[in-house]
Amino acid sequence: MTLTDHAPDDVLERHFEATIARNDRIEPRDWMPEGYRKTLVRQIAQHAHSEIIGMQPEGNWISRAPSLRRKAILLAKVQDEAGHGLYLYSAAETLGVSRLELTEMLISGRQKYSSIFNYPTLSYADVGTIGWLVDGAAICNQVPLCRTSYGPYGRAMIRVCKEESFHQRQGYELLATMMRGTDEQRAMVQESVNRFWWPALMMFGPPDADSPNTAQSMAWGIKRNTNDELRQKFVDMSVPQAEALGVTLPDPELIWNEERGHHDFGQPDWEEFMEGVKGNGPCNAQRMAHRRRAHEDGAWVREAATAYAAKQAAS
Ligand SMILES: CC(C)(COP(=O)(O)OP(=O)(O)OC[C@H]1O[C@@H](n2cnc3c(N)ncnc32)[C@H](O)[C@@H]1OP(=O)(O)O)[C@@H](O)C(=O)NCCC(=O)NCCSC(=O)Cc1ccccc1
Repeated sequence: MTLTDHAPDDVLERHFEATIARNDRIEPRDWMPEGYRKTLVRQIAQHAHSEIIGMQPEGNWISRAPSLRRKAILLAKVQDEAGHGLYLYSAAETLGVSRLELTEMLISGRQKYSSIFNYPTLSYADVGTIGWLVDGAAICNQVPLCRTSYGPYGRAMIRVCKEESFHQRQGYELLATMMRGTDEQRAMVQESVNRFWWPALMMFGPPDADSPNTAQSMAWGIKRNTNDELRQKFVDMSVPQAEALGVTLPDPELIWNEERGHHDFGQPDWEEFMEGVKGNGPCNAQRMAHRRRAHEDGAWVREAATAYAAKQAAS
């Protein structure tokens, strides 16, 4: 049943609550509380910005990929990330904000992007590690989002997850190839995993006790799991993969807990996380400067497209 905006507020609200309780989707034309809309804009925009800013660390290696095959794979992956950003900006636009507004919020620092992309990519092994751990964490977080309560976001996630899953496998395959190579290559992989393990755990957000948004987002069906639940799932998933690769995860507290049926693990440096979120991470300034420059360089394209659209409308 669809209700129009002419229905009284309490009827609209009850209809919204009932849709959420049935685990059904809220669609763009449905009535929704302002807080629900704002939370979705914040999360979807942050997600879209992460995909676009996330092109930079790996993009750094396109011109230096070790073979034509690796270069073609990396180019395709980075291009996919641009596509994910575009699906997500489109999903956010159904909530009444424009892509230009969101881009301006990003480049003025009013909206965030994932902390993980503030770390540098220092060796080619980082391309594999990002695929394995960063896309791996992204999948853990995003598969439940395919069932998020907001229709356009959930549908965008289905396609994004299929592509992320392919990205994760290509990263794992790259690392497995290097692990079968020379001692130097194996050392490169281990050094890269040492740098990315803790930042990958931070991708799931602060611990539940310090997460101001989780309770309400779960009640609205926007998030389907808490930050700590997904972090645990990621650790449990990664341990056997690390063993199969032959790399050590850099956490002395990491141990299987028979009673819980999960691994116990140490805590990332949450102060380092907060500094990154506030814009003081190792590469924040560089990432933002690059994004601002790209936006300014693209001004002529936006102007030409607007002029062309106006001409078409007039004819
Ligand atoms: C789980 C969470 C990230 C955070 O839960 P929430 O309930 O929203 O927040 P919570 O109350 O727990 O936190 C308190 C505050 O901390 C902020 N904050 C938290 N964590 C982070 C963080 N890690 N980085 C920066 N900020 C973070 C949070 O915004 C909030 O601040 P606010 O209140 O706004 O001032 C959620 O938004 C989500 O699932 N997003 C969708 C997934 C998504 O965005 N994925 C993107 C990466 S994957 C990818 O791009 C694929 C790829 C792979 C390889 C290469 C290229 C691309």
